[in-house]
Amino acid sequence: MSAHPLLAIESVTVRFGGLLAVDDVSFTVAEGELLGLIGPNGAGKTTMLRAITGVVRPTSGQVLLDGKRLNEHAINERIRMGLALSQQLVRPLRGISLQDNVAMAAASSKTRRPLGALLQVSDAHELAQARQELERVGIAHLAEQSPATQPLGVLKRLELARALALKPRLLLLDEPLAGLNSKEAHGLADTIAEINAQGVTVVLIEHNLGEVLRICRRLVVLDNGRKIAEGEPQAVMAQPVVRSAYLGSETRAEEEADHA
Ligand SMILES: Nc1ncnc2c1ncn2[C@@H]1O[C@H](COP(=O)(O)OP(=O)(O)OP(=O)(O)O)[C@@H](O)[C@H]1O
Repeated sequence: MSAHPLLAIESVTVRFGGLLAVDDVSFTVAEGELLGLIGPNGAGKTTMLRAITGVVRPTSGQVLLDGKRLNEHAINERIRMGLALSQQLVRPLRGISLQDNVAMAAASSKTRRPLGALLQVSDAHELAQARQELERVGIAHLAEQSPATQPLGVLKRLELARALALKPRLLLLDEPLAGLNSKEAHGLADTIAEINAQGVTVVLIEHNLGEVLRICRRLVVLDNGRKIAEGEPQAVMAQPVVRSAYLGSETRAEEEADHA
């Protein structure tokens, strides 16, 4: 095992004009972990994830993957180094099958040219890998179907299979359970835990705290851009600073509703 944590966030700050979206945040993720990154709305979670993938550039601080500084690397280079991001919005290509969507993701990790990836879809190796990833996320029986006819629960699993097709060392999940009913959310959370148990390190942003507490071994909590707590889930949720961050956001939401 490497001497470095798989991911190290060191004093990362992200400013958007006058707004401090992420304020001097540091934490590490060890190889094999399933870490929950939580916090109320606007806490800076998605911005933190985007700073890791390279979609936004930190104003200061650094992001290290296995000890290598990522700041100067473009997004596609970071993917080749082992990062994959699965986003809240699911946007598969609707004109091709689920399996081809995953095969295209597998092909895209090997080329800088998205059109080249399209042409490579028929590669037998990538199609076989796509089938395996669909099996891993429990939708192999739908491999030949079009995404256009599938419910959100299936599309979320497809999105996960596409991220896995990049063979990531670190999988970043941004609200994978959003929009699912409780049974679907429970099932997808189980799948995420299984993928982690198979050796993929996961950082999970999620508002469904019940599922987060069920599957994560460690939490990092952000509020107003700052890290306010970190550690074992039950102990973290018992901290007054965490409770008041969540209660404060509920109170704000109620006030907004009252004024609406
Ligand atoms: N591209 C951007 N330009 C300007 N401000 C931004 C941008 N992206 C995010 N912000 C602001 O940064 C702050 C943190 O937003 P972010 O989306 O990271 O929070 P979050 O914790 O992911 O919230 P949520 O749980 O609601 O998705 C918010 O005040 C948001 O409005």
